[in-house]
Amino acid sequence: MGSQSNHQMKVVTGEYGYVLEDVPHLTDYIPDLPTYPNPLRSNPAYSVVKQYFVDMDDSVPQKVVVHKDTPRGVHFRRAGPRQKVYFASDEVHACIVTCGGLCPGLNTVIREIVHSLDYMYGVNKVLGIDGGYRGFYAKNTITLTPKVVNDIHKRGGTILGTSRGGHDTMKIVDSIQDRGINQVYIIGGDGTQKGAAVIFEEIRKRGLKVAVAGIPKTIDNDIPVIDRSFGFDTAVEEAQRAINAAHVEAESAENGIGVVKLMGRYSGFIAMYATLASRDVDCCLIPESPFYLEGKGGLFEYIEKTLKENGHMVIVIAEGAGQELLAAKNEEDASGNKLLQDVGLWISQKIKEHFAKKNKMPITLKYIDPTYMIRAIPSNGSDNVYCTLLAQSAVHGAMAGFTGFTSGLVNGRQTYIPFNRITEKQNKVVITDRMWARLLASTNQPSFLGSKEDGVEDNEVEDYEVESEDGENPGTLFKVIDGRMPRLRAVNLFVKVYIY
Ligand SMILES: Nc1ncnc2c1ncn2[C@@H]1O[C@H](COP(=O)(O)OP(=O)(O)O)[C@@H](O)[C@H]1O
Ligand SMILES: O=P(O)(O)OC[C@H]1O[C@](O)(COP(=O)(O)O)[C@@H](O)[C@@H]1O
Ligand SMILES: [Mg+2]
Repeated sequence: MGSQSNHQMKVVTGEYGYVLEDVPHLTDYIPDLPTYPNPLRSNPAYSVVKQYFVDMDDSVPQKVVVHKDTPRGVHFRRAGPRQKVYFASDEVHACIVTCGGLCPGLNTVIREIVHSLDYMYGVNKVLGIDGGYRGFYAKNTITLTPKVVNDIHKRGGTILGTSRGGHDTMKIVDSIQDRGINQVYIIGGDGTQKGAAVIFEEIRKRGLKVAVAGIPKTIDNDIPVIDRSFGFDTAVEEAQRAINAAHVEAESAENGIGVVKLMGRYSGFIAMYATLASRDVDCCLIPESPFYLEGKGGLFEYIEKTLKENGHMVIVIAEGAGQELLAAKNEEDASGNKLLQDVGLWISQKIKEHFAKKNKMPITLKYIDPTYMIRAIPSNGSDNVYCTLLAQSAVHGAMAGFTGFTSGLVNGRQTYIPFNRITEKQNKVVITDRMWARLLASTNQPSFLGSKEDGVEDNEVEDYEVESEDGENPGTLFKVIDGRMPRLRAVNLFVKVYIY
């Protein structure tokens, strides 16, 4: 086995192409740390479980679809309790911070970190940082005990408050050092995890015995590597209520159109899954699949056809869809995220104008924007369990001396993932994957891959098989015209094309 470290990446290689993308450990930069037996060994609830402790060599493969000759590929360290811990219970002084936008399940994660630290490891010094990263240096802290957090999972939002911007690495690490904090639990999305990575680097530079653990939060499901993010399931479920309302409204009017906007800044997962779940949706528009309004194969043509055939229709649009068609706002939020135009209002207006023109057909359009209502609810049962596992994994990891990691579910197993794998790119719907093909098949909407201006006719199209960027899910049908790839505009695709 070979081993190599480049600040954030510890790569271990083995036979048959085995690669472990390991996470840092406190002993990487502080040698000779004392260890202690894991207190779980004498915990009555766990002592009955045989092999409860995770073997040091356990790892989880990133890809589970393999071929006969495929190398074993990238693995992540399996999460869970270790026999030895690197903190004595009364030595631990932990803190928890929540950053970025709200997401169902934040309070469950906070609750479960506090409960796991106390009930599993006997740790009772836990601080809540008020209002995101800036709370480290600009606000008072909140004392968190199992009693204080006992019922919070039934509430939406975060009891700690959250914010965007305000990430001042030096001030944050000074505050951690001054307060004697030695375990930092950071709950947040892609921006937050980037912030956690630089906090970790500074802590390592200063040689502090402080474990930094991230818990990935994103309602948009835009974090790569992990199976899905907590709160996503809840969001898809809650979106059904808005879609049902839009459907009822549309069905009850002559040529009724219901438009529902859902969250999804750069990734259209909520819109895609909510559409697939509902079956009442006739068209789903997401940022990854550019669309156009006018002409052959365009949205207006499809709306006209659907209204003629069914008398009503429902359109689901992700907030980041079609932004290239709207006048750019060129404004950013405090974290540097681009502020979006309200595409739901815009598209509703455009549809109304189109059908008012030339007395085409009278329509009744109702626009529903449930985005913040969805984000603010408590998590559902399945997300609650998921949040619990993520929180417990993070605590087990920090107690075992791991640091600079995000806890995440990979192929159904809890793992520790190095920060840079979480922050290097965003998870997006791959429109050449089978899932998007399923959606197109279920709504029957146009793919918007060709346009009238291209002079493309349906009968010029041949079918090819494509493979997505990560090499998974080959087999999606993709259309190529006259040996040319269709115009994909802003889509960033890496496709291999195979001829049948
Ligand atoms: N590249 C970065 N480096 C350091 N901190 C960052 C970075 N990007 C975002 N942050 C900080 O992370 C926090 C949350 O980021 P934001 O993008 O608003 O939400 P999310 O984490 O949900 O994506 C903010 O306090 C922001 O200042
Ligand atoms: O209005 P806000 O609070 O800035 O949040 C809007 C954004 O937050 C989100 O809900 C979540 O984004 P983050 O996870 O990056 O915070 C996006 O879907 C949405 O664009
Ligand atoms: Mg984000």
